[in-house]
Amino acid sequence: MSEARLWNAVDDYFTGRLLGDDPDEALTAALRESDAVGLPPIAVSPLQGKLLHLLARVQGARRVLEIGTLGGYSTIWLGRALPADGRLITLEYDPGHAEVAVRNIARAGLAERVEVRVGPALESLPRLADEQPPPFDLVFIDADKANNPHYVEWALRLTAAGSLIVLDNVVRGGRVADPDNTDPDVVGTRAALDMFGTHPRLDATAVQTVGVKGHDGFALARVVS
Ligand SMILES: C[S@@+](CC[C@H](N)C(=O)[O-])C[C@H]1O[C@@H](n2cnc3c(N)ncnc32)[C@H](O)[C@@H]1O
Repeated sequence: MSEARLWNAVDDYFTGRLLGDDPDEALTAALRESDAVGLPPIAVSPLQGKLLHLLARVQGARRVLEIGTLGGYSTIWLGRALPADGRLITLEYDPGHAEVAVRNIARAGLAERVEVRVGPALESLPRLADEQPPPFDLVFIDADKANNPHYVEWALRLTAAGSLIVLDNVVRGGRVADPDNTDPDVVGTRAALDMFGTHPRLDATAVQTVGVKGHDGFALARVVS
């Protein structure tokens, strides 16, 4: 069996054991609708979505910020972790993606809790900061990787001690550790990881993963002050 087939088989096994055999209608529909209108298949996997959900629950998160919505698949996992009066703001550049996400989020019964803001995140974030929102308990960064250091900077401005920042796709098949790789996405991720490792307000780690999304990984940083 090839490595990729083995990773898929283990993910399928975990998914069956841990997420149940009955497909979750809202999550399944979100992926189906996203696929039907041609969105790229780059949402987090079901097991990764559940990890985000559990992290938000462990955080006792009431306020979540997501950068990079796509069709709202990870948004639904995170939104479901919130209490009824919780709030999730998710930022999406592409109006077409945002339109699909709004429908998927509504189908999941989360329209009251979740707001999709359309536009480049580096324009949405200063506008959001101008509103002086209460600190976000969890920030999930999953958009254009070249801007990752800017997103970490904004996450620091919009969080407080005890908040959690999750940075996705930090491995990319190992390219992050290849010094000859100068792809802007890789360079952006390295810069964000440097901030995670050296910023006095952050305490961080990173985990590489294999599975249906190939060889990749995520980094976690707790805001300590
Ligand atoms: C990897 S996908 C997000 C996947 C989603 N978090 C999930 O797991 O279901 C990245 C998304 O970020 C969006 N994006 C790219 N550049 C962006 C930017 N500058 N501002 C906001 N969103 C951006 C893309 O259009 C795409 O929908």
